[in-house]
Amino acid sequence: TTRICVINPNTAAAMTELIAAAARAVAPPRTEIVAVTNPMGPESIESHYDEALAAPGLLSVITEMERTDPADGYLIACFGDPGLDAAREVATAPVIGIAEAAFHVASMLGRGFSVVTTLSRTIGRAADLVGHYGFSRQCRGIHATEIPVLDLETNPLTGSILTDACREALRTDGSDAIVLGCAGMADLTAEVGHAIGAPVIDGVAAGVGLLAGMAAMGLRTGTASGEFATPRTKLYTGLPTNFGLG
Ligand SMILES: O=C(O)C[C@H]1NC(=O)NC1=O
Repeated sequence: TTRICVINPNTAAAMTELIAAAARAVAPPRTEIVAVTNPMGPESIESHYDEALAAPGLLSVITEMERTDPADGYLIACFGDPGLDAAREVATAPVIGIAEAAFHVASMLGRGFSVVTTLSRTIGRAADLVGHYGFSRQCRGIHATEIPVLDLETNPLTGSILTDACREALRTDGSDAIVLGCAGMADLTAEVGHAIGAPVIDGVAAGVGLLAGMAAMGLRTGTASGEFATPRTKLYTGLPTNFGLG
């Protein structure tokens, strides 16, 4: 059995359930999805501050799993891909962020894609990730719905607001596909896709598909050498006792 650990970097357990359902919907046979909620940090991530405070707990989840029962892949299920590079240093299996995964899949579906996300203040971070992963040519635009992360589930208008924003993004950008800019939108992927008649990619599903494929290819990173090697042993002060490298 392949085990993929899907981590919600915020502390909202209800979002973890939604993320787990999206992951299990696409997991291939004999693939177990282990869904984990961050034990420490913000209830949602929609600022640089939130992202910084989500990383420590996220990393403790990975170091703990590596110590007890290493997974065959790790998915960081938050669109800012918080802590991704640090996670790669402590994981012995591939680690992917949902933005990274969604961009890669979207780039293979046409010439260009658009991103539709939550608050406009997160657009800059998404643009940074587009550049960092090398998709500046394929990403035609990044648009905000102005729905805060935790309101996605409670606002009855989310479905229609998101569908309208995705349809408008395709039209104005001339894109071939849409990337949803929040793990919390995962349950709306099919609805939006049917409404706008274009591929809509949720990074949770994209990440599970990629990690399952990498596991099937036997791709493990081990204790990588160079940039992503295990961090040198040192004293870390003030970390909660359950940290793996402390
Ligand atoms: O960046 C965002 O707005 C979305 C991001 N925040 C969060 O708590 N989970 C996410 O996927």
